[in-house]
Amino acid sequence: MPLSRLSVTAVRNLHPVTLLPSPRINLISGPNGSGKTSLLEAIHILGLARSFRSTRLQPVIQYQQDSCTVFGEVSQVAGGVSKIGISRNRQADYEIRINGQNARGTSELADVLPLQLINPDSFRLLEGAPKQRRQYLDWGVFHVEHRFLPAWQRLQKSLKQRNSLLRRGRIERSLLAPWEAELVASGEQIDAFRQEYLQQLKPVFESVLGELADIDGLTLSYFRGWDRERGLAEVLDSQFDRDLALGHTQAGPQRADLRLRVNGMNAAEVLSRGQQKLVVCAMKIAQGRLLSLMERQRDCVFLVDDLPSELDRHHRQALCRLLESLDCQVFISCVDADSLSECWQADTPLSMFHVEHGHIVQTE
Ligand SMILES: Nc1ncnc2c1ncn2[C@@H]1O[C@H](COP(=O)(O)OP(=O)(O)OP(=O)(O)O)[C@@H](O)[C@H]1O
Repeated sequence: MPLSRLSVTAVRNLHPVTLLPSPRINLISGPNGSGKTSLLEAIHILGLARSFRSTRLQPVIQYQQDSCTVFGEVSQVAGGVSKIGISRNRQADYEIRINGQNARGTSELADVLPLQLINPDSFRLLEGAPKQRRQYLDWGVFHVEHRFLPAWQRLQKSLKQRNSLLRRGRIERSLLAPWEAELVASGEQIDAFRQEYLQQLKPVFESVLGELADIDGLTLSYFRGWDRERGLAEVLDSQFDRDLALGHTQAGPQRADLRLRVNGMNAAEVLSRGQQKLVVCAMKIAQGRLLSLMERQRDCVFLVDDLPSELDRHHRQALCRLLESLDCQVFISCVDADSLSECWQADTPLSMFHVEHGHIVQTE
């Protein structure tokens, strides 16, 4: 599902541009501050309606401009092209159009243009809060299980209602019953989806990691958010007094986590920065590989910001080989194109773009 055409207007320092990227490898080079990350950011906005650099889109809009726009054409597996347009102005008004229609939500965008981002912040996947790892896991579940999104929406609603009743204090237990029933049903469904997905992901992850790095004793395991031996209904019941005292629900799939350990120790505390980067790359590449192996055979687009940093030549080449083997579209930014130019097979379609003061020029 490559992006066959991309137009960007008033995003950060970028001059208005239309690009026809390669369906495979796209190298974006240029000096610091030239606009390489901004280009990746524009593609990210197209797939998710948000930036990966700031929680708000306001800072992305070019100084002195009132709005920014990103437009893209995405070739679909079934044939045909999906046209996506996103614009956002300083009054925080959004417009998301897919094939000329207003999109129902950002999940529709994610479905048309599945994206995987690998950037320096991706380290947080190992060292950061469980929320990041849940988001990682749910990205995969969302793309392979169409019943996940409605279940997740039901979970959010029932949790919100239960928590708001808990915060009132001294409440009738019966008031919670309908929300708890909904929470248990959707929560157990989500847990089953996550477990099933992880079972498929694990061997792919292990094989990708084996191709990328030599890290012995690394294990990936799943904590579902409540006691493995007991049903969620029983756990909610037994923890009710504590939930009431704290004013929120402690157990449930909203507490799920992935645990990465090396010989029993937290991977973030024992691996080097470079090794952590390789593990995170393996996790993301494994998701992309699994997605294309699944029934619907969908490919995601990889955005890799500043690939060479912290990786030696050998690992850089191994990572490029893996990205190349995916048959996906990849956008990679780097300061110096020479650092990556020898990493590709001669017959892999490769386009090179050079960015200078916000001007993007295709050089190959
Ligand atoms: N809203 C904005 N309008 C105009 N320019 C902006 C805006 N926000 C940031 N900039 C500028 O855009 C430039 C491009 O930044 P970007 O992060 O894309 O560069 P880069 O090529 O990825 O750099 P590096 O190699 O240092 O990571 C920076 O000089 C930044 O100051």
